Order: sequence, then structure tokens, then C-alpha cells
Amino acid sequence: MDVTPGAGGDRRAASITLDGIGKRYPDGTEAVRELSLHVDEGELVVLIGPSGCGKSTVLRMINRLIEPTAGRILLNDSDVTRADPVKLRRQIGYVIQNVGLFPHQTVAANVATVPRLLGWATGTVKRRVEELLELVGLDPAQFGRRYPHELSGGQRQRVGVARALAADPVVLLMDEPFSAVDPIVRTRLQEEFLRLQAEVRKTIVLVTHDLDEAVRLGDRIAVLSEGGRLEQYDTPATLLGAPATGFVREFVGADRGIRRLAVTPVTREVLDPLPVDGDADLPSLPLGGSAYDALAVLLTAAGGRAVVTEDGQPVGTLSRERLLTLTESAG
Ligand SMILES: Nc1ncnc2c1ncn2[C@@H]1O[C@H](COP(=O)(O)OP(=O)(O)OP(=O)(O)O)[C@@H](O)[C@H]1O
Repeated sequence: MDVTPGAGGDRRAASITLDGIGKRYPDGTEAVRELSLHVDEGELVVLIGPSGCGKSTVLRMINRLIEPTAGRILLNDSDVTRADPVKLRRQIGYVIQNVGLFPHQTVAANVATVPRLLGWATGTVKRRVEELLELVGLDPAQFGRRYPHELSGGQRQRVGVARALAADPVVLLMDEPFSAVDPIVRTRLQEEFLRLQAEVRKTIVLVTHDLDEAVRLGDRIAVLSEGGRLEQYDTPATLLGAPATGFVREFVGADRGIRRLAVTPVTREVLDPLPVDGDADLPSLPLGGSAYDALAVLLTAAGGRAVVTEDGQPVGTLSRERLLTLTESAG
């Protein structure tokens, strides 16, 4: 089964539709009751919610590591609920917290796992491995021959991502992919990952506990409560600005205003005119940059004002007071 007619390159991706999926374990636990969710092709959706709400169960139903007991899953228009799970998994990349690299195989062999299972020619596999390692920022000559224990946690995580992308999957599933590394490495990996995603544009479902990660990475965020109940499914800005339920409001917390600044751009509407006498001492900020970065500048700027520029040209000034209206307007 091939769910996408070969679009070629690293641009293959499929939409995902969860149609009333549920999972009742043999002991009667209803991990997920009835969840419907659509993920567009090339979109990065984050599943977030308290421990035990069913996030991992949802993710693992998509690649059939866990069999749903109700509902259907569509990749593009094909129902994969009854497809061969082994073939299905070869089209779906899967990255987990501690990566799960094979310890006795080199980095290159780890990345080559699925292409080899698919019977690709040796030369093709070798080229693909080199391409992938470069894509995730690891020099193939230096790292290809190493074993997983000879890498840092962040490097292992990158190998995990390279391995998941190796056979050009249509979907990438990621379960707490960055949580095993320290916060500084995590932020760097997240940034690199966003750059990678801009290049490969896979359809990604990512599970996390970390709201900041969800806000940073997600095109949309699905907040789940117990039993896989969908509380809200929205862009980060809307989720933080307009929580749909009391549960979401509590989940995103009292500091949602600050978080929201990170996903709110500085727009022309909040600018004041440029000073007539031209105030050379004001710091400058780019139009369209994040309100969070703008606030960081304005907090230390004398007079609490900065010049806003577009393509290097000043287009107005911004004050702390006006900046804060950005967070109030959509709240
Ligand atoms: N094999 C199983 N048998 C019975 N119940 C299970 C089984 N696996 C998971 N569960 C239950 O299903 C529910 C959802 O588990 P799941 O791992 O999907 O949650 P989660 O949101 O990913 O949690 P966490 O954030 O803690 O990883 C939990 O109540 C869990 O105890």
C-alpha cells in the first residue's frame, strides 16, 4: 500500500484523519474514548495534556503499534485501520524519547534500517544515509561509523530523527522527542528541527508535556483531557489568547500572557509615528518580530521605546504600553 502517489524527493506527506478512534484495553481501561482530529498535509500538530490522558495511545494507534478498538484512521483518503501494520509502519517515521537506536549498530546502519528492509540498492542506501546525516547536522564521515554510546544525547536524538526520515515517510510521529536532553540542548534541537521541517514539510504529530515546546513547534495544538477528550484544537496564539474551556485555561496557566507574546508578531497597528527630531539613541526592532523579543528590548530601553524597522528602514516607534495592547486585544 502506498498512500501517496510518488511526489518525489523529501516532499511526500499525507494528511491524517482520526475518525472517532477509541482504545479500550483488555482490563477495561478506556484510554481514548472517541477522538476525531484532522491534520493537514505538511502540518505539525502537537498533542498535549496531563499524564495518562491518552496522548501516547493516540500516537501509537496512528502507526498501529496499538490497535484501535473503535473508529477509523485515514492517511489521505485511504483507511489504514485494516492495512498491514508492518507495511504501514515503513511509511511512518517514529521518534521516541530515548531514541531506541540499536546499540550494536553504527549510526549509518541505524539510519539505514528501513531503506534496507525496503530492499533499496546498497549504493542508494549509502547516499540516502549521508544525505540524512547532513540534513540533521551530523558530518557523515565523522559520525557514520560511531556507535550510539559514542554520541551525546542531542546527537543521538538527531540520529533518531534521521532514521525516522530515512525512507521518506509520509508521516512522522514523535513521542516526547526532546525531553531526554537538557533545556539548552532542547531549545537548540527544537530550532534545528523547525528548520528541518521547513525543508521536508512532513505531516508530524508530536506528543509533549512541555507547553513552551508545544507553542514553539506546533502549527496547531490539540489539548487533551482524560480519555483522550479533545478540549481545544487551535493555533498556539488562539489557544493562549482564547482558551476554549476552563480545563484549557487552567492547563495553559496564569503566565499564558507571557507565552503568547512569543507567538504574537509586532504589527503596524501598534506603532506610533517616528519622532520628528529623529531620536538616534533608540534601540531598533524588526516589524513582524515576536512581541516577546520586543518586550525584552523595551524593558531595558531608556524611555521604554524602540524604533521599528522594515527592510532596515524605520517605519515607526513602539512603546511598552502599546506593545502590551497586543496581548490584550485577542485575549
Ligand atoms: N496496556 C495497558 N493496559 C491498560 N491500561 C493501559 C495500558 N497502556 C496504557 N494504559 C492506560 O491508558 C491511559 C492512557 O495512557 P497513555 O500512555 O496513552 O497516556 P499519556 O497521556 O501518553 O501519559 P504520559 O503523559 O504519562 O506518558 C492511562 O490511564 C494508562 O494507564
